[in-house]
Amino acid sequence: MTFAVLRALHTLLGDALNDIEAVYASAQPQNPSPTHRKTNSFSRVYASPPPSPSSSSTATSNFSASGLDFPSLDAPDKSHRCGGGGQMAATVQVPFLTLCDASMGYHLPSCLRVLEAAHVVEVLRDGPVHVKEIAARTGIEQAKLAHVLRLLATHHILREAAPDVFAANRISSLIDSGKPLRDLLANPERKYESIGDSDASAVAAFVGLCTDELFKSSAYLTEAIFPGNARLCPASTPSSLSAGSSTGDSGTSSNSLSKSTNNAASTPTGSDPTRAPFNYAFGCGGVGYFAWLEGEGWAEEGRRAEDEGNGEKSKAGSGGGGGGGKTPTNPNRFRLERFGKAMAGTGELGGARGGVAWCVPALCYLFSPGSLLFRITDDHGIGFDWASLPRGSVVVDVGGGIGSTSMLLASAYADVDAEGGGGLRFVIQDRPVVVEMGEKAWRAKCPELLDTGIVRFQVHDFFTPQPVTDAAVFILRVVLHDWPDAFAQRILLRLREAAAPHTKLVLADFVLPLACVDDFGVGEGEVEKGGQGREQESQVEGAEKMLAPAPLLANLGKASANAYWMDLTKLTGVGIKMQVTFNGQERTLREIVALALSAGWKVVRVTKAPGSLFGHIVAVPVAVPVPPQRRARAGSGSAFFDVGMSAAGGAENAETGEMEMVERASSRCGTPTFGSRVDLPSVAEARARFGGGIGGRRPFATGSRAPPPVPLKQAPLLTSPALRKKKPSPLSVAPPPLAPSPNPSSYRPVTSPRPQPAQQPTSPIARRTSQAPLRTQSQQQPLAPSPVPRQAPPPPSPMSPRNPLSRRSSYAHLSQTAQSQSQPPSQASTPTPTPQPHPLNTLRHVPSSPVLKQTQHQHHQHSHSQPSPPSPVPSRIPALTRRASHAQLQLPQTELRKRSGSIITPSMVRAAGGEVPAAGNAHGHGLGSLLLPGRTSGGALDFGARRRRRENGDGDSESADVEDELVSRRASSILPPRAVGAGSRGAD
Ligand SMILES: C[S@@+](CC[C@H](N)C(=O)[O-])C[C@H]1O[C@@H](n2cnc3c(N)ncnc32)[C@H](O)[C@@H]1O
Repeated sequence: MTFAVLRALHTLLGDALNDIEAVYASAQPQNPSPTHRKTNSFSRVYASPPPSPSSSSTATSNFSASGLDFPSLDAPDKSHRCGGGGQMAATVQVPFLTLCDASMGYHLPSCLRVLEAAHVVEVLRDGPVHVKEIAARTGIEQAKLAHVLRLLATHHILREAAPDVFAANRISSLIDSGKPLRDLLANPERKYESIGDSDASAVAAFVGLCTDELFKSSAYLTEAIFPGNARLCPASTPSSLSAGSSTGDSGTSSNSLSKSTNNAASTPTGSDPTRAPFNYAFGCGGVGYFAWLEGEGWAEEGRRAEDEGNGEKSKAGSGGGGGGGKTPTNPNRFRLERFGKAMAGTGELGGARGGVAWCVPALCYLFSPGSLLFRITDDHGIGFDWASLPRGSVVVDVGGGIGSTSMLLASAYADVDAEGGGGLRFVIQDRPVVVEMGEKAWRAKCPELLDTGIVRFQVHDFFTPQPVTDAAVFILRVVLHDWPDAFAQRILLRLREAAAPHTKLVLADFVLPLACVDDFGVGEGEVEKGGQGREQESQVEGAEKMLAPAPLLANLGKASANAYWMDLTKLTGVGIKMQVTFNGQERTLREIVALALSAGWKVVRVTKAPGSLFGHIVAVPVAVPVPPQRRARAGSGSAFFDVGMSAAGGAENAETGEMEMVERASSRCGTPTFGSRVDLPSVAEARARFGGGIGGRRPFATGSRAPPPVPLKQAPLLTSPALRKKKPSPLSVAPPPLAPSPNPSSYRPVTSPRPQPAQQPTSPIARRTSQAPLRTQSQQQPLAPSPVPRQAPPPPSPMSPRNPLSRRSSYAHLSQTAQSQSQPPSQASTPTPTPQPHPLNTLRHVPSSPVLKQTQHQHHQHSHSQPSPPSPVPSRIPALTRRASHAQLQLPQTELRKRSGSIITPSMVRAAGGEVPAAGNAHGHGLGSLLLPGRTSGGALDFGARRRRRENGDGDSESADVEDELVSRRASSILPPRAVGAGSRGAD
């Protein structure tokens, strides 16, 4: 059997190789057009597989010689190849060695971090270099460095060209910041600064982010994952923050954090964004990652470091501070800057650089807003049939960022030239500062759309009642995955409240496939109908049983790994959109369907491109399941209950605490745009990126190609003569020819790292629109009154270029961290002299050097052992603790999560009187019965159920107590005894 599987995999790989060769051969244009050049350079950098280990030439010369890389993103069977390769390796490898790979893989990010932090790739820029020379230039001990680099070479990230001689390849060369090594050594804190338009250092920033905060946070998943552990998360006192480890001092802080600690103890677990693995790793419970990046809890430490500096205070130029120590410095600023660069450069999936980092290339391609433009009638059935909407229909882009998606949709479906207006109209809703940025971006690129009222920005908090009640479509693009189920459900409920019968909901998010064949939604089977016979299972059009046939894993295994990496990154509490994503998640189709249904939306269709995990999910309004107790409160026949999001929620509202918690984690007024694009795609860019479309189609009508037929069912809405005035649509201007991309694989000497002066816009669109008269928002015709008042613009972001990095503050923070880790908590806040830098670092101030130094320092101090991060394996394990821990592990986790209300399961929907079209265990018709009167069970929204049950002293309290006991006992196995409190009982 194993051989049959191996042979099948072998055949798959062989076939894939044939396809690759064919595509490769046919893709060699004699005189490549600008578009070709663009496409090829795109794939050349980002679609590259690891170089052949047997290749003797350097990666870069490979490129230059052929002018082509492996196939572009739409090459067939790419994922089969990756999936097949991974599966074959797992099949043939000795199981224990596979376990070793998985268990000790942590060394890979560790070594990668050294590579990036010490600028090794820049050292290797001009060709292979002996490790002796690399060590001399980076200040790392040669023997250690050789081992680090060899591990990377073993994983195809570097190449050992000769004994102890290392070379970069196509993978590691992505980490090249593009800056001269001497500049990096002199000003390491400027590594991630853009040079002109170039985001060359984005991948370096991404690697730094992943191998530092994300990597460390991931190590604490176990500590944070058990329900009830939130109370054990070390609180963020200044000392614990600087220690970067657990002090176990929970709930004692007198600042606002103590409130959060109390909340954490009483709110459903698993959804606290400030008790995520990140908080365990850095000992800062109660502070969101984003707040931590911005320096929350660091003020005192930073100021002290500043005061204890060597008189350079006034020179520090600390941006956030620097004013003679009056304004606190943010010692985490280096990380903050790095995060911003990593997001801006790689987070904009499908961006000019291809969104290299977050996903497999095919995934990125379809993750882009452009994929929404594919109509359902297109071959691949991607997106939504926008052309079927009546003219003048309103599309609401909820949490729409600066409107990238609407921009592309408007490119295709708004008609600024039509007599009396026409096409679709758009409302882009987001938080105040994002709306402000969006308006600016649109003003610069296509003011006509704002001036005509075809596109309108609106400040709106999606947890408050939705002001647009006549929407044809609500789009939520990559929004829901930022939020735990309970919050995602509330967002959907607000939309459901405002939906008309014809309103559609379009969700654009990853749809995580199961790792097995999944019949869910395919509508092939019959399901039991509540003891009344059987009925055909409800269907979700487009639901797939699997991504690949056997013997490949149904979800393509390793080829799909990036979506699962992203999912777990969110769980660690330092997810991609960190201001909100703590404990957010990607979802499976089952989870999406159940979530939507719990808020009165029935999913009818999911569309994905072949090989992509990014889906567009279309849902229609159905009745909302109402928990009986809430129905009574809503009164007067309202179909909607109080979802608890209004300020008037009051003390009776079980979710108030949760919202405060999320507020603390998410409302970072100065910088709420993380995770959102901060630049608007131009039409030219959209065409360049999506012009070929999937399968060679143009995604939207341009030039001679007529727009898709639009049924005119509604009178034109735009009647103002001014609006009728004919003018060339900004969207009908031909795109400027694309400049040929330089070969990104070859190293280009960068003569100056200084940002170039801003260029005058050169595209016809940009030239024209930049001179267009500005109109204020108030001059525009509102579509609907917004209940959300426009707020004052926030203070300048610390991410702003006006806030240059303070190299010293970053250094100070890291040194402080090392110090504090080596001190007992009682001494940690005592001012201590700044430690002497490592001799090798004195000249360079490599941003990571202090980290390296810190590591050495820590290592050195280790024998004077001080509170260490909570370890799942305490040095002294009492017998009972071990037993309790074991018992806890046997408790069904799904049951605990259900009780805590942190997830919505199909059974919860059913308990609320709803029906879940789940394969094999539910029936999918008759959704009108969701509002059945007289049902007494709890519901999907009963977030505070467990607490109330306990308060009422009903039967469940016993199991809740058991759970608490188990949690306490488990605590003693993962935290130092003095930190555990009640948990120490387990040590009797
Ligand atoms: C990941 S971005 C997605 C942006 C956009 N939909 C896109 O596809 O590019 C999430 C957006 O949600 C916005 N957001 C977060 N909390 C919000 C709230 N309470 N109300 C409205 N928008 C919010 C953020 O500002 C951000 O722009």
